[in-house]
Amino acid sequence: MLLLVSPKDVNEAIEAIEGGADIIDVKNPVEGSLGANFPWVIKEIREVTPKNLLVSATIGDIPYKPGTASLAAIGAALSGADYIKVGLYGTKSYNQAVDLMKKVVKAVKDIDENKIVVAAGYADAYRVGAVEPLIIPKVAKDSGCDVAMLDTAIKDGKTLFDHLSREILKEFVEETHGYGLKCALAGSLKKEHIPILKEIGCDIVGVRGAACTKGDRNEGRIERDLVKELVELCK
Ligand SMILES: O=C[C@H](O)COP(=O)(O)O
Repeated sequence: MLLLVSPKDVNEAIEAIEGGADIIDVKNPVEGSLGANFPWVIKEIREVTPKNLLVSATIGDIPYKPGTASLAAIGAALSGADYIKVGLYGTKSYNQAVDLMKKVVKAVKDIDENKIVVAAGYADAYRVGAVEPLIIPKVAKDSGCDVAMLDTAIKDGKTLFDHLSREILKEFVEETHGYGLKCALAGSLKKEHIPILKEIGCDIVGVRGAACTKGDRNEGRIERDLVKELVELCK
């Protein structure tokens, strides 16, 4: 299982790299759960990241605006992101989510067909009115994405597992794999969740808080030793 770690600046990215993270996921936590960072930060992080490691960038907790989303996705891709992650926050239905993701996929793959597009839903979508999380694998498949992902929208200490049971998450992973796609799971995950995620067949585990000082995704900073511990558990 690969470990994706979400730094907010270049110094945190270096900690994640030195700690052995597999995917460096540029994020701007002050703009939300999947908050987008600036193009120059993505570029700077790509420059310090070894070529063999993938850089991911989120384009935000996106409203249902396919034009805005496609343009933001191009920005992330041209800034050097290999993975482009879209938070399906303002989409209310399967049709809206597929429509938006299809436009993002077209925009990104027109630039480079090897770029990876991630459709990210929220396990606690019911708290913010976003599209139902269990429909994300089908959204990802029907729109031509490469990865189906879940995170949490509200970072209030509740984890992915507080919203969706292990059995439901296993079905999510299996459905995603059935479509030939990869599955990424996140949401205030802690060390103790990693063995469960491995057991249910998750491909990528995403963390920020667990890799930060005192487990605090906002006030803490990513530390290489915390990343190392998580990497070991993912092996
Ligand atoms: O993509 C993963 C997120 O950065 C997860 O952040 P978190 O572990 O603080 O919920």
